[in-house]
Amino acid sequence: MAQTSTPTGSGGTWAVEARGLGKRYRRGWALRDCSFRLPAGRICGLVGPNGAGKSTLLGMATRQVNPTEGELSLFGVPVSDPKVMPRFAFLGQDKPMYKRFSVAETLRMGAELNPGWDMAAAERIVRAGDVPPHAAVGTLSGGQRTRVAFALAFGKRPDLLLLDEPMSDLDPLARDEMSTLLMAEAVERGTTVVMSSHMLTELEDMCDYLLVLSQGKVRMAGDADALVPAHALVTGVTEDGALPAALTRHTVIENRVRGRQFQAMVRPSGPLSDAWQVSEPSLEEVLLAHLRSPDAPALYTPGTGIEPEEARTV
Ligand SMILES: Nc1ncnc2c1ncn2[C@@H]1O[C@H](COP(=O)(O)OP(=O)(O)OP(=O)(O)O)[C@@H](O)[C@H]1O
Repeated sequence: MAQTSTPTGSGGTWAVEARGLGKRYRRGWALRDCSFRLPAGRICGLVGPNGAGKSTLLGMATRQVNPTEGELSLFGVPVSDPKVMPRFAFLGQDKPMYKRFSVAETLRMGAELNPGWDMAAAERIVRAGDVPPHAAVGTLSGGQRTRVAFALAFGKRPDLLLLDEPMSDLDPLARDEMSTLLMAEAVERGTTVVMSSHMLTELEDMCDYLLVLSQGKVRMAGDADALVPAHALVTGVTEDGALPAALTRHTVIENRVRGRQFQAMVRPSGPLSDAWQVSEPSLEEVLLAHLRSPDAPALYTPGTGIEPEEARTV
C-alpha cells in the first residue's frame, strides 16, 4: 500500500518523506526507524517530550545533521542533494543575524544570498510589525527580531518552512501575532510548514497535521482530524478493581483506576460496551495520553504510513 506520490502540492510529490530514517550519536540513537509522509501544503505540528528527537529530525531535513541510516527527501529530492537547498527555509530558537546590520541591510543580504528572493513579501512582514527599517537588529525586541527572522524565511519563498520552536521566547501577544502572520503567509503561498512546539494549544489552533515523536520513534502521524476521532475516552466500573476484559480487546493507550471506576484512552477496534460512558477526547488529551505512554502502538492515518510492522492505520 506504499504510495510514492500524491496529487497535492508542489510537483506532485510529498513535501517530506522519511523511510527508515535514523541518527545515532555516541550516546545512542536520537531517532530510529522513522518513516512517514507529509503531503504538501499542510501545517504540521512536530510534537514530543524533551529529547524525543524533534531537533534531530529538523536538523536532518535542513542538512545540518547527517542521517546514520535511512532516507529523507523533500519534494522528492533527497536531502543529500544540494538541489534541495532552495526548497526550504529554517527558523530555530536562536535566530542568528548580524546585530550591527540594520533591518533594511539584513533584508538586502537576504536578497543577495537567495536567487528567488521576494523583497516585497519580506518588507511587508517587517512593516506590518512596525519594525523600524533603519534600526540595528541588535537593538530590536525579541518579538521584533523574530518578525525579521520570519521575513528572511518567507522572503526566500520556500516551498517548505521548518520551524524549531521559533516562538518560545515570545510573550503571548507577540506569539499570537506571529502565529497569525505565519498562517496567513503559509496559506497565501501554499507553503508547507513543519513546526515543533511544546505549546499544545498552539498546535491545536494552527496545525492540521501531526507528527508525534517519543524516545526517537514515530508514535502518531497524520491528519489531526482523523487522529483524534480514532480515540475514545471511556469511563466505567472496574471488574474486581481491574480494567474490564471487554475493554482490553481494544487498544488501551492509557488508563487510570480509582476505586471502582476506571478511565481509559482507547483506540476502539469495534463497538464499545453500552455499559461505559464514551466521549471524544480533545487533541490535547490524545497527545498527553500518547506522550505519557511511549510504548502504545504507533498510529498512522491513511497515506501517511510507510508502514513499519507494528503500525496501525486508522
Ligand atoms: N549533537 C548531539 N550529540 C549527542 N547527542 C545529541 C546531540 N543532539 C541531540 N542529542 C541527543 O539526541 C536525543 C534527541 O535530542 P533532540 O534535541 O533531537 O530532541 P528534542 O525532541 O528536540 O528535544 P527538546 O524538546 O528538548 O528540544 C537526546 O537524547 C539528545 O541528548
